[in-house]
Amino acid sequence: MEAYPGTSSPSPQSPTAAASPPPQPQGEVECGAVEFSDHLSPSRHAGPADSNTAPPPSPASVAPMPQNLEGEETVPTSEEVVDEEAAVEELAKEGDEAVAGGEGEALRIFLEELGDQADDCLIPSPRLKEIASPDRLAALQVLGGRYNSLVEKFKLQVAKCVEECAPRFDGLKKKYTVECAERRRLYNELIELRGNIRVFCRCRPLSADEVSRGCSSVIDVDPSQETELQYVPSEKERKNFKFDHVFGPADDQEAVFAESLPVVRSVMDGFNVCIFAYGQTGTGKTFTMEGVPENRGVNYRALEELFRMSNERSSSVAYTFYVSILEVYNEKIRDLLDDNCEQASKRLDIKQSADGAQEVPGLVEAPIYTIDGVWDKLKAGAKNRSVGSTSVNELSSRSHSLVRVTVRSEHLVTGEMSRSHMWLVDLAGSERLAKTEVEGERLKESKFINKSLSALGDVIAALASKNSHIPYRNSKLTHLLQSSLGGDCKTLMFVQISPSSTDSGETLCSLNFASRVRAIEHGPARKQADPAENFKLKQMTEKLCHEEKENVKLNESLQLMQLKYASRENVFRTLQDKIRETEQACRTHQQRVRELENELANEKKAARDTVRPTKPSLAAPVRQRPPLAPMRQRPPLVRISNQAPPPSGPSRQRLGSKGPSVQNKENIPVLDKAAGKARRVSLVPMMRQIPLQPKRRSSIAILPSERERMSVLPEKRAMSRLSHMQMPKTTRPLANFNPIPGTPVAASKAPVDATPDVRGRFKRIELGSSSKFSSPPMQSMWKSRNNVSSPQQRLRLQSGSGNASKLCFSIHKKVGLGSPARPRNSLMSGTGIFDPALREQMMAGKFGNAQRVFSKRRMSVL
Ligand SMILES: Nc1ncnc2c1ncn2[C@@H]1O[C@H](COP(=O)(O)OP(=O)(O)OP(=O)(O)O)[C@@H](O)[C@H]1O
Repeated sequence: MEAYPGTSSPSPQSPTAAASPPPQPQGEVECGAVEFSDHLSPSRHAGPADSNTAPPPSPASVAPMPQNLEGEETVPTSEEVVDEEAAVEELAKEGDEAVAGGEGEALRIFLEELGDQADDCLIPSPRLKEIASPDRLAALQVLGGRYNSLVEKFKLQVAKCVEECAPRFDGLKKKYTVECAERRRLYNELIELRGNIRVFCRCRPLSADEVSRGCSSVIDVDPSQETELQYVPSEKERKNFKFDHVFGPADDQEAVFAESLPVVRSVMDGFNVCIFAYGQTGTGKTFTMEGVPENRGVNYRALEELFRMSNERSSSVAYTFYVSILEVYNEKIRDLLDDNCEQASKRLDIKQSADGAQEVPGLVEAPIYTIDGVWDKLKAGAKNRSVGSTSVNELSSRSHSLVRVTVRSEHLVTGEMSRSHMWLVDLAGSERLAKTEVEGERLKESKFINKSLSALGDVIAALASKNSHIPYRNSKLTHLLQSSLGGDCKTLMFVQISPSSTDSGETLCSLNFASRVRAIEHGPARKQADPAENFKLKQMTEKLCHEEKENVKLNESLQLMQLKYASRENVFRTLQDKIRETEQACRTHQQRVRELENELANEKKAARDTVRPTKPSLAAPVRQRPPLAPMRQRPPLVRISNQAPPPSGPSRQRLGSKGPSVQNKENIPVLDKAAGKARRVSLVPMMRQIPLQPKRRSSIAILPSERERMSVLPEKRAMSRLSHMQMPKTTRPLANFNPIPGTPVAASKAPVDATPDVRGRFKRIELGSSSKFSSPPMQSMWKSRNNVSSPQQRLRLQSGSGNASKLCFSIHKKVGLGSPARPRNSLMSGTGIFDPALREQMMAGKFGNAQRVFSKRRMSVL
């Protein structure tokens, strides 16, 4: 342990300290006595307890390791630690004594200022310079102690932080690694999407036989250049080839499969995948695809990966796998999982399914549940494969072997279903017939092999040149692979080459072919939906098409209806014009009738005037009797009409000029030339013509139907009644008359409305002082008529107020003049109603008659 000078021998000459020890802040009393040492206990220097800071560690845990001469840290033993603690206590004691015997005021003030500072703060006071030499040492010791404790404290905090953050850091690190891998995978997929056919080149090592024969390698593969190889058949000749990846003789099966993994994984995402090995015989196609039990190839590893992924995704997606193994041998398809595949009845053919995919009906689709089951199936298929011995390969494949893995998936959350295929194809080797020295059956096989490989070359060439027609059907092989060689799948081709100089010609051919394949630009791969899903979608599409057709039909009929409607509108407009014209004619006709009536009234008046002077003897009794008020006060008809006022001018002349035509008509008063007066005629039929007009209109299509009108009729009746019965007091009645003297009504001396109540009696209404027949002023009536817009309103007017006026007039006439059956001459001669007895008798019956007539006429009008 290293002791700083002065700590062990505090200055004895410190009068201030001896006389009055400086007030020590709590917990820091001993600071001045602490040596500036690494072994100093920080607990002794701790200031007031700070709840926010970590508890002070024990001296053993916080003290830094002592160092040896070489600067290396040495671990103290437990005995050494005990000794150190004792030494620290001793030093502290000494320090206390030193402070107690302090030398001066400067040190005391310095310590006070230091004590005021926070625990984690260390700012040396400028007063340090003022402290005298022995006290300065003590001050420095105190500072050193504070500094040491702070260092220890921070070290502890850092250690704690590191401890806390370590797991988080590790997690982030792992995540980062996974994300990097994912990013690489996505990048790979992006590349695939840009060009969905990938070509890997694999060069096998020289076989022992080739080495023994002294063959040299014509392939130069640089391990640092993963995508390039050089074909060097001679010193002068050197050709560079580029592929997506190049595997040299040193690359093992694992490395090959690692690069194939992204394509294999795509089948799990619902893409069709095709991996095939192409090359000369004996170059390692079967080795790459099938491998050997101790060094398995792509087929087994791919299925292994599928199972691994299925387990990994089991929480979200349910996968099922099926395997079919078949071969195309001499342009015939054989099911290698069927033990009776040799039978002629087991011949298989290619059919196109509803969704456009190529299917082989009758092909065994074996479900597989474990990876062991996969290996069993692959072995069974390989056992049934046609192999034979050639001069090039002892176990040469004489057929194209195809393993089809069907992956069905159902997403457990979204319910999305898919079905995709992965074809793993080991092609038969291309070979030169002369070189393989085959004959007989082998020769025939070789011809078929070469023919199908040539067809594959044609398909590849057509795809590369983007021909509209791709000759898939030229061979069974290309026909089977149609959906996996087209644009909506991912294709991986292994071009297998031999490095031997003896095979340089075939190697060059294979390399050129592979380069052409690599030049093919596929469109983006498409996810394969489940056929069941496809069927559903198809049905929905058909339904949609059908509905669209219906829609078109409906649209057409709507257009027709619109056309019909337009033509009906035209007809309606024409009919309305006609109605307007007819109305106008009718109005003119009515006007004419009124003129004639006026003339008739004038004629009658003139006739009466002429008759009276000729019978003076009758004048006296007539004067004694009450005058026939209604007769004398009866206004001209024009006043109770709601028609336009007649044109001024001599009506007699017009009547005279139009006499013949008018006389032919019914209800036109005819002048009795012999008597010199007009005969009384009924006006009722003429009035009945007016309500007929709306009936004509009701034949127009847009007016309500007969049933509707019938349903409305009671309302109209009610309205008609209301127009008479509920008329406000301020409104002038459409028709009223003065009561006949002597009747009960006359006693009230008030005008009486012509409308009877429900019992057929006249209803009494206060109508003001008018005592004459009155109708609304002509001008206002005319205006109201012009304001009437609809035929219904006009109908209401005509059948309501107009008819009522006429009806009232008729009643008034009957009441005033007696029964129409009674001859008019009796009145004029003075022997009729001018006789008081007779008149009284008449008055008794007249009112009843009036009631009857009124009811009758009202019914006829309504
Ligand atoms: N990469 C390699 N590493 C070691 N040996 C290999 C490799 N490739 C092929 N071989 C060996 O070469 C021999 C021929 O391989 P393989 O039968 O797979 O060729 P092939 O192309 O399938 O022939 P064929 O077309 O006639 O069927 C085998 O003995 C195989 O073990």
